[in-house]
Amino acid sequence: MSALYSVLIADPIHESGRNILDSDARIRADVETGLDEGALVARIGDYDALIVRSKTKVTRPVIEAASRLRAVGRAGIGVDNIDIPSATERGIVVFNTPDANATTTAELSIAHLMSLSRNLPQADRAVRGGEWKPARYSGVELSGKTIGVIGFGTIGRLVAERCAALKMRVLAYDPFVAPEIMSGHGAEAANLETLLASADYVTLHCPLSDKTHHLLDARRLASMKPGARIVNCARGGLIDEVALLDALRNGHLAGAALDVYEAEPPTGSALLTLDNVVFTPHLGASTEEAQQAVSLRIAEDMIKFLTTGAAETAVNLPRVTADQLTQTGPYQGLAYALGRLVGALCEGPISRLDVHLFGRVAELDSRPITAEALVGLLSQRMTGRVNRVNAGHLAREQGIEVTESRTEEARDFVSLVEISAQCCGQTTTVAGTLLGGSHARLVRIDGYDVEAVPKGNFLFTRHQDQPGVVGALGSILGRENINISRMQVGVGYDSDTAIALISISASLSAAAMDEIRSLPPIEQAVGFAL
Ligand SMILES: NC(=O)c1ccc[n+]([C@@H]2O[C@H](COP(=O)([O-])OP(=O)(O)OC[C@H]3O[C@@H](n4cnc5c(N)ncnc54)[C@H](O)[C@@H]3O)[C@@H](O)[C@H]2O)c1
Ligand SMILES: O=C(O)CC[C@@H](O)C(=O)O
Repeated sequence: MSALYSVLIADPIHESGRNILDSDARIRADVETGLDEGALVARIGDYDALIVRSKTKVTRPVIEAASRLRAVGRAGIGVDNIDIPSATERGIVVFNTPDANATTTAELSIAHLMSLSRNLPQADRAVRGGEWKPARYSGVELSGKTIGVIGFGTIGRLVAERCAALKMRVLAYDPFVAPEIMSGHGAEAANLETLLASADYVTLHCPLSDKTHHLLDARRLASMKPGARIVNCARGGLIDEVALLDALRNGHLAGAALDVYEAEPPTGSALLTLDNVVFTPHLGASTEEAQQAVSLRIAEDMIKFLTTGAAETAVNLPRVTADQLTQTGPYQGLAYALGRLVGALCEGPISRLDVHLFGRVAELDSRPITAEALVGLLSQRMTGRVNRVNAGHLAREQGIEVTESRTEEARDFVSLVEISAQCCGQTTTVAGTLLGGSHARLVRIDGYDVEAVPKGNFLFTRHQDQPGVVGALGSILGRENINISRMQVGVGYDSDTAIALISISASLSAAAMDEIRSLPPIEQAVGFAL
């Protein structure tokens, strides 16, 4: 069997993950490391998926050249080497391996804390050079000191627990984490100013983004406690290295331990000339255990994504488990069809889409269902790739506000998915259900009861309820050599407007549609495929 999916592994990963990919007959995995942007642009068009660590930069030009790419898997945590907005716009899911190297990185932070306090690298170099001057490498104790942890996610928490065990006082700053969680890991919540002013050590564990770039700038470094030390095993760009150099040179800070740099490698950096700085070459994730864990995880998750669409650690999608996807799967198909239907019935710009779940379906995770409704709506109106990764972005671009709501009480059906769209001051509402838990049925259009399998070609009309309309439609369809497999006619309870929903064997030509629209009783006629 020839492989269904091609995966490019662009940075070295542990062989365990490669073996998993290689042993899956559905996958063809090519390893090509060290590609620069131009080379990656030239190669990426052949692949469904890309796996990287931190070296390969997945830039906008790479994403734009990636005509069939569906996923970028980051074998690690930080995704700052991937242009996430570009990937999202193109409907490419990005996922990482959030916990797989966290312990290893936390341990390197503790190792740096210790080597910084006890001058281990300097003392090692001295002994190797034949020098024996213990007093020169005298250090400081950690016990009783205060450490400030900036970023209290997976790694920050592991570091905090370890520092608490070393009898340090731990302060934590993270604008998105509650103080109770911090205290649960042995840390006291602090604001950034207090943390910087009172900590003997500051350790960084937040992601690099536009918001955290130069989080420690000259002003914040100057506000640190005199004689404090910094450990950075997160990302180089979090600290302004020029300001750090100044603070270390002028003695305001006693030292720094750095695993990451603004430019890697930090060739020519003046920091390298300072004796009170400890350096490692982005080693945070480099243990056998972490590399194996990261590699296995990315390979397994990539196979799962390519074959089922589940991406539990996606950074540009709501996190949905494979179980949640399975439970909501049939409703997603229904919501997609309803989205396409409403997209066809509304013949102008849509300003709002409301997805309402009634009955049992309201107990499920609504996000994949809403996402598919939006994908259906947009795919009815756009030609490019639309999927649940970029549907939200595309909807925002088109000015469509999306809401979702749920009512656990059943409304006529055990489960009902209802979608309403606001278009040109009017609301169009369609609803559907699942028969036997898996067979999608369209059951309502704007208050008219119908029963149709939402699949194939349709002609929909809204017309004056008077004799002869159905016959006139039938004769145009007959002349076009189009079969009718099913016809639903609905009459309004309190109006003289009726609808017809006709399942047809092929799509109607533009001329035939114009002819139908010109029939005097016809108020609206739309041909579409679901
Ligand atoms: N040196 C290495 O090899 C290595 C290895 C693994 C991870 N990392 C880096 O470590 C970072 C943290 O990893 P993690 O697994 O703990 O990530 P995480 O997502 O679990 O935690 C990051 C935390 O930072 C917080 N945060 C976001 N913005 C903040 C801000 N402005 N100020 C303070 N906190 C903020 C978030 O709320 C979150 O709690 C990663 O983003 C990655 O860049 C480096
Ligand atoms: O790939 C690596 O070795 C580094 C990974 C690390 O920076 C991460 O963010 O997970």
